[in-house]
Amino acid sequence: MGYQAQKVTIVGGGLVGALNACFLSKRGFDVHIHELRPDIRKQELVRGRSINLTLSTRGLEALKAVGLDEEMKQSGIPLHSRMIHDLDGTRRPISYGTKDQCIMSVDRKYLNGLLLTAAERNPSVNIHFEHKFVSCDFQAGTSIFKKPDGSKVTAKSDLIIGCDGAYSSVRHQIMKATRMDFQQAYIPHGYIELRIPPTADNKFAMEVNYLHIWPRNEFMMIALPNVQDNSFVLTLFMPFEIFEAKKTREQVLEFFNKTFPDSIELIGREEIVNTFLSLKPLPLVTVKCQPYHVGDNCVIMGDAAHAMVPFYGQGMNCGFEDCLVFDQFMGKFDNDFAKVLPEYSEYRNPDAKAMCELALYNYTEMRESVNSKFFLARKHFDNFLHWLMPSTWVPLYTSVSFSQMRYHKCIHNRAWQDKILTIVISGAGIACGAIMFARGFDYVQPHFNAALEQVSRMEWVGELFSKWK
Ligand SMILES: Cc1cc2nc3c(=O)[nH]c(=O)nc-3n(C[C@H](O)[C@H](O)[C@H](O)COP(=O)(O)OP(=O)(O)OC[C@H]3O[C@@H](n4cnc5c(N)ncnc54)[C@H](O)[C@@H]3O)c2cc1C
Ligand SMILES: COc1ccc2c(c1)CN(c1nc(C(=O)N(C)c3cc(Cl)c(F)cc3C(=O)O)c(Cl)s1)C2
Repeated sequence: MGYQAQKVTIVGGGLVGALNACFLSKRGFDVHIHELRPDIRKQELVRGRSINLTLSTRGLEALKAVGLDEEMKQSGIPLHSRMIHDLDGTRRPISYGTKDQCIMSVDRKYLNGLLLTAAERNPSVNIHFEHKFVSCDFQAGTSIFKKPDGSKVTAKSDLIIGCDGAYSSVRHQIMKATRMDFQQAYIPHGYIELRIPPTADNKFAMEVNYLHIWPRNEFMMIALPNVQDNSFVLTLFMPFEIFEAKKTREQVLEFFNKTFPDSIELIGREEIVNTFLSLKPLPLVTVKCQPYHVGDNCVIMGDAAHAMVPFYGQGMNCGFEDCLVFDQFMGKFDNDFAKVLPEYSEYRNPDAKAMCELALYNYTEMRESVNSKFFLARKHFDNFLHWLMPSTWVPLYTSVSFSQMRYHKCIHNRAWQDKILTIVISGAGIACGAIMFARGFDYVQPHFNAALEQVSRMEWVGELFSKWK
């Protein structure tokens, strides 16, 4: 009998499952993707997950490894800066870094379709849509799928990879077969998505190459440009009980008038009211677990292994990096699953957990301390120190989004930065205290506000930094 390629079953044809199929078919495996939903390439809007996503260095490097980075760049929009929207309507840009340091705004549906089509280019990839994974037998290496008509299909393979998202059924099976530690936690915030349509002459209604942010402490809204139709997709994050308290048209419009006044004309009153009153806010969950594998024939990746809140824009980038790291271990151990699976699980776990924690840390930071002034001040301060000491002071967001530094090392990097910032800020606090003691609070307060205003207006640093880098 001729050489029989080993068979891999991938459960889930989302972003990570589809990219995994590209990596594994490149290694000569016979790959079968079983996806719960119908073919996304034939669907209209897919509700239930963010419409736009940001792709940064980690994700791009994984796409590059399978030759898809250029094709992806064609259909994404480069974002060189954030645009902060103040309550008074002032907008302030803060650069992400040097000219070549940018993130990409990509359309989820388009990216998923591109990855599925790229996987299918390899004849050894078969995609079975509307196949719901229900259980598997690790001893026999078989997985059972249910079809819409209720019939069942059994797939036998040498490796099962669970890429079935945050509520993974494959993870559930692993939990019953091995001592897997598992944690799941929701945050009190939910999100809804709104849309800023193109102008009458089909142009973008705001500056295009920016991640637009309306930081309002308890709430936050962000907007990403969508190249598919020159629109912006807005994601509004807010506590569920505040969503639930907005029951009438007047309450919704009053809220937007008070919190995001400059967005009303851009989105349109009807769109705001109809979206707010018709859609339920969606939840945001963190999932951590360990190990990611069982035996030598089953492993989970992407959100199935580590779902995170989106406050760093890293979930998909982390899942794409999972595929790259797994492929590196496959190369190191010559496709020997018995070695690859435990090594991958042990190596990747601390990094994925670190990213889940970083995203949650940023959610807290954004929520508690961040309104426009503090957000601006911190980012300009970070950019200035990075410009001054490029290899010593690497802002946290730079190490996360613009490097392939292991995520757990980014946390060490943040810890000593926070120590430095605490010293600087408490030093300023002591100075203010001394002046207040000598000259009284009324003397210090306007000076403190003016100083904060100046730091938050440090565009000149941003300009200097971007010119000189
Ligand atoms: C509001 C929001 C904003 C975000 N923004 C960003 C961002 O800017 N950048 C970023 O990198 N990440 C972002 N993310 C995270 C990103 O969406 C996820 O990390 C990414 O989708 C994970 O991909 P995945 O393939 O692991 O899981 P999923 O995308 O959830 O795909 C899982 C697939 O498995 C299928 N499936 C599920 N159960 C079964 C079953 N039983 N049988 C068969 N198939 C099954 C599903 O149908 C789906 O197709 C954001 C997330 C949210 C919620
Ligand atoms: C589709 O829904 C979503 C929802 C949230 C995000 C994204 C897409 C993409 N996100 C990115 N975040 C960073 C980042 O590093 N930080 C610290 C930031 C974190 C927040 Cl919350 C923010 F608003 C700005 C920045 C910023 O720095 O611009 C990037 Cl870099 S991209 C967050």
